Amino acid sequence: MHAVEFIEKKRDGGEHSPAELQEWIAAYVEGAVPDYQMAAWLMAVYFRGMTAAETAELTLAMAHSGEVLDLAGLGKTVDKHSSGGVGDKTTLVVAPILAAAGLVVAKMSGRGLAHTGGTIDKLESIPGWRAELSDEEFLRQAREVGLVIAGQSKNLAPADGKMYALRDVTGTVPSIPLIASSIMSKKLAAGARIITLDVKVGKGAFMKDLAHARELARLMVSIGRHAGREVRAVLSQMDEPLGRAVGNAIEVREAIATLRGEGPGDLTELSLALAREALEAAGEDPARAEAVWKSGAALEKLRAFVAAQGGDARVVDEPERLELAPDVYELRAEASGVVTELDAYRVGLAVLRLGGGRERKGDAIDHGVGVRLAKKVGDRVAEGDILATVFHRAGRGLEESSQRLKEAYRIGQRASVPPLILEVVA
Ligand SMILES: O=P(O)(O)O[C@H]1O[C@H](CO)[C@@H](O)[C@H]1O
Ligand SMILES: O=c1[nH]cc(I)c(=O)[nH]1
Repeated sequence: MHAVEFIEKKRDGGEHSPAELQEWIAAYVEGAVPDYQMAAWLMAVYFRGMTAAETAELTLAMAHSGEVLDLAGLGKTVDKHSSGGVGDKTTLVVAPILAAAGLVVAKMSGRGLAHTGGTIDKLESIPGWRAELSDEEFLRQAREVGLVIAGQSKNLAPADGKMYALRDVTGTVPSIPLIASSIMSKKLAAGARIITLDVKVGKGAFMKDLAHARELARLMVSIGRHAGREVRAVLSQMDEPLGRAVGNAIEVREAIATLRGEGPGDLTELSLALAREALEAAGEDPARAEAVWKSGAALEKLRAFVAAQGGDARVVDEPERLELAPDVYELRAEASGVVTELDAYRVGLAVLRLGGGRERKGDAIDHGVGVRLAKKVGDRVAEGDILATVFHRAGRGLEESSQRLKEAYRIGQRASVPPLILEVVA
C-alpha cells in the first residue's frame, strides 16, 4: 500500500477502486497506516467527496474490519436507527411494537452525542438494566424475547471507532459520505436484514436542512441495498424536541405512557410510522403496528425486554419508580400569544447543563434531571403560564440551563407547525 499515493489520489479528485479502499482500511486497523495519514485522507474526502460506489465499498470494508454478527436463523431481524435528536425516545416505543408484531429486534444503540440524548443512557435509568451483553447473551435474548438492545460493541466495525475519534478532532465530522459510512458500517456489522432509519432534520439534528438530510438518507439506503439489506429511511422534523419530555428517566416515562396510548401525538405518530415502514419492508401487514400497540402486546414485550436485561420491570406499570431529580424550577411566559419556536438544540443544551448528558467523554450522567415541556409550537400561552418544568439537583447547572430554555422559546402571534414526517426514502 502506497499511503501517500492513495492520499494524493483523493486530494486531486480521483476515484478509489474497491480493492484500494479495502486495503486502506485493513492497513489502518492493523496500524500500518498511522492516524496522521488517515486524517489527511479524511480531509481530502471532506473536500473532494466520494462517489456512491466508493462510499458503499468503504462502508463494507469498515463493516468487515471486525466481527460481523450472524443473525441468520433468527427470522425477520430488524434494526432501527435515528441519526440523533432531542427528546427522541422513539426506539423505546418502536422496538417493542415490532417485536410484538413478530419481528426480531436485535440492535445496538449509542450513548448521547453532543446535545442529543442516547438510547442506552435512557435505558440505564431503569434500575438494574444492563447494556453490556456478550454475543451469546445478545443472540439468546434475540431468540427468546425477540427484543434486545445492547451498547455498541468494541469488536464491531473497529475501523469506525478509530476513524470517528479522529474525525471528531480534525474537523471532518460533517461529511455526508463519512457520516453515511460510519452509521451504515455499524448497522451492517450488527447483522439485521431490515434496517429502518430515522434521519432527523432541523435545529436539533446534525442535518440542518432537508436537502442534506435527503442526500444522507439516499446514500445510506443505497449502501444498504448494495449490501443486500432492506433499508428505508424516514426524514423527520427536529426543529423542536420530539414529545414533551427531555432527559433520561423522564423520557422513559414518556415512552411507557406512549405504549399505553397516553403519549404525546408527535411521538405516537412517528413511532407508528417507523414501525409500519419496518413491517412493510419485512413483507408483513403494516397495520400490525397499530394493532399490537392498542392491544397492550407491545407493552408486555417491553416488560419482558427490561427483565431479560436485568432491569426492574415494575417500572413499566409504575413509571414513578423512575426517579426524577427532586428540585423543581418553572419557566413562565413573559408575554401572551402563541409559541412560534421551541429550539431543540437549546433545549438539548439545557438538559446537558443540568448533568443529563456528558460534557466530556466518560462523564457520569444524572438520569433524574430533565425538562417537561408544557408548551410546544402552536400552543397558546397567557403571560405567567408555565412553559416548562425543570427537574434539577440542588441548583447544579440551573442558572445556565434555565437561560438556554428561555432562549429556546419564542412567543409571537402566529405559528406554522411544520409536518413531522417530511419524506420517506425507499
Ligand atoms: O439506535 P437508536 O436507538 O435509534 O439511537 C439513536 O437515537 C438516539 C436519540 O437521539 C441516539 O441514541 C441515537 O444514536
Ligand atoms: O455513528 C455515527 N453517528 C453520527 C455521526 I455525525 C457519525 O458520523 N457516525
